[in-house]
Formats: sequence, structure tokens, C-alpha cells
Amino acid sequence: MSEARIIDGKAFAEGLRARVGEAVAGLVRAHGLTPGLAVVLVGEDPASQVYVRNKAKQTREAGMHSVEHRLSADTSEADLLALVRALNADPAIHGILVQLPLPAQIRAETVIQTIDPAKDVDGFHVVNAGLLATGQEALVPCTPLGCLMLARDTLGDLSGLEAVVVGRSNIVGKPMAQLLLKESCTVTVAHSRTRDLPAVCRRADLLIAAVGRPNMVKADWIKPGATVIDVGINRVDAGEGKTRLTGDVDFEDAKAVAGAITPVPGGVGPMTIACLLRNTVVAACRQRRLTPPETL
Ligand SMILES: Nc1nc2c(c(=O)[nH]1)N[C@@H](CN(C=O)c1ccc(C(=O)N[C@@H](CCC(=O)O)C(=O)O)cc1)CN2
Repeated sequence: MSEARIIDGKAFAEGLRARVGEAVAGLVRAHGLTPGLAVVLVGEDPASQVYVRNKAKQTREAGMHSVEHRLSADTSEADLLALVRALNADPAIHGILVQLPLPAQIRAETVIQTIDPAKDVDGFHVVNAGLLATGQEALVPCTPLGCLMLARDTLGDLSGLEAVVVGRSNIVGKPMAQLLLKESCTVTVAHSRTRDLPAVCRRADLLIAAVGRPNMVKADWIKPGATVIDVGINRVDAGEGKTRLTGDVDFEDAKAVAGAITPVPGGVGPMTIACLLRNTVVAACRQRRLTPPETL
């Protein structure tokens, strides 16, 4: 059997960002509408700093209005909520994202539920989760949306496929399952308590790994020819004081069995920010009662 096709998330994300840029130019031209995204970072987590910097840079590159709020690690929950409420009321801001994780003194759930659902470009608010679960128009979490785009690009119509999502987080696993149900997949959500996890995974035509455990999914967990989407971004020791990124799937092992597979880095990760830009344009359109461009 030949080796798996490597799904190039970086290239797909570049294409999506280019389409976002064209959509923004069209909105500015036709409606004088410049979508605006505010990103809030609390503290100095090194990875979060990189993600927030990249979000702001790519927002500007797409021609959108970008605002960054960097708050100290000892910021109180009340101060963060006050900032979120001010952004809710700001007409130049169509999307609000509070970077996770947050410091221990701040309840992430309280912050998320304070964001205006219409501006919740992360799609984490219960209103958006409920809309997605009931098959209605929602803002959809960026990482699962990116996974869906890659799966569709690889497999075409997903209808009738056996999909297994490993992981049940509110941010990835649950919305991923809802999106795949909407595509008419037969969906299983597996997790740490699932009995005989390898056997459950082996049922999948489409396997989504989102557990946060480096290299957990092995070749013998994969049905030959299956499409494997790896959401894991785990930083592991690479020796000599260095680290490297690895996914939840043992890539070298799995690519001999899978039909197609996302690498880490360069797979799902870049799609997260591209989908955030896409969601900001969609949110801006809906706030102005405009139909979002179909290219997104
Ligand atoms: N409010 C949110 N917080 C967090 C989210 C989120 O969607 N909303 N997701 C993650 C972090 N994240 C975006 O915020 C993110 C993670 C990874 C990447 C990415 O491009 N990864 C690259 C590798 C980058 C590297 O070298 O470190 C890749 O996989 O190729 C983008 C965004 C948690 N917080």
C-alpha cells in the first residue's frame, strides 16, 4: 500500500486568507464596511503571545481593522469583563476573541458568556453552541471549522461516512461532532473512558484526534485508507534543551496506513487563524444584515 497523502493545511489556509482578503476588499468597496477584530491577551504565556501576534498580523494583511489588548497576568476578572463589555459596545469591532488559557483568577466561562454572541468569533458562547447543535446559523469554533474544510477538500461529500472524534472538549470535540453530523456522517465521540479505543478508531473512515496526548494514535488504530485529521499541538522535548511540536497521532507510524493525514505543524494549526478571519467577516456581514460571500 502506498503512503498517505499529506494534507497541506498551510497552503489551504493561505488560500482561505486570500479569499478573506478579497471579501474584505469587496465589503469596503460596496458597503464602506471594514470588519474589525479585537484580540485580548491576559498574561505572558509564550505560545499565546505568538498566536495573538499572528492573529493581529494576518488580520491586518487581510485588510481588516485589528485591535490588540495586552493585559498583565494579575488582571482581575472584573477588569477583563469591563473590557469585553466595552468591545461589545464598540461599532468598529465585529469580532472579539479572548485568548485561552486565562490566568487562574479569571473564570474563562464567565468571560466567554459575557461576549456578545454576534461578535463571538471563537463560537464558544452557549448561544452559538446551541445554534450549531440545532443546525441553525451559528458562529462556529475555528479549529473544528478548519478540520471540516480540510476533510471536505480531501474527501468531497462526507455523507454516510463513519467519523470518529477522539476528544469531547467544548472547543474542539463537541463542535466537531456537531459539524460532522450536519454533513450526515455517522459520528462517534470517543474519550478517555471509551472502552477499546483502538477498535473504535479503526471503524473510522474519517478520524479526528483532539485529545492533547502526544503520538497517542498508532498505525494499528487506523483503518487502511482512512483520512486522519490531527488537532493535537503538543510541545515535547527534542533533546539538547530544545523542544518540537508533535500531534496526537504518531505521524510516521500512521502515514503508512492512512489514505490522507494532516501533519503537525502545517496541518490544522494554520487553519485556526484563517477561520478566525473568515468568522470575523461573516460576523461583520451578519451585523450589517448582509449575506456573507459564498467563497468563505
Ligand atoms: N480563544 C482561543 N484561544 C485558543 C484557541 C482558539 O481557537 N481560541 N486555540 C489555541 C491556540 N491557537 C489559537 O489561538 C492556535 C494554535 C496553533 C496555531 C498554529 O498555527 N500552529 C502551527 C504551529 C505554530 C507553532 O510553531 O507554535 C501549526 O500547527 O502548524 C494557531 C493558533 C489555544 N487557545
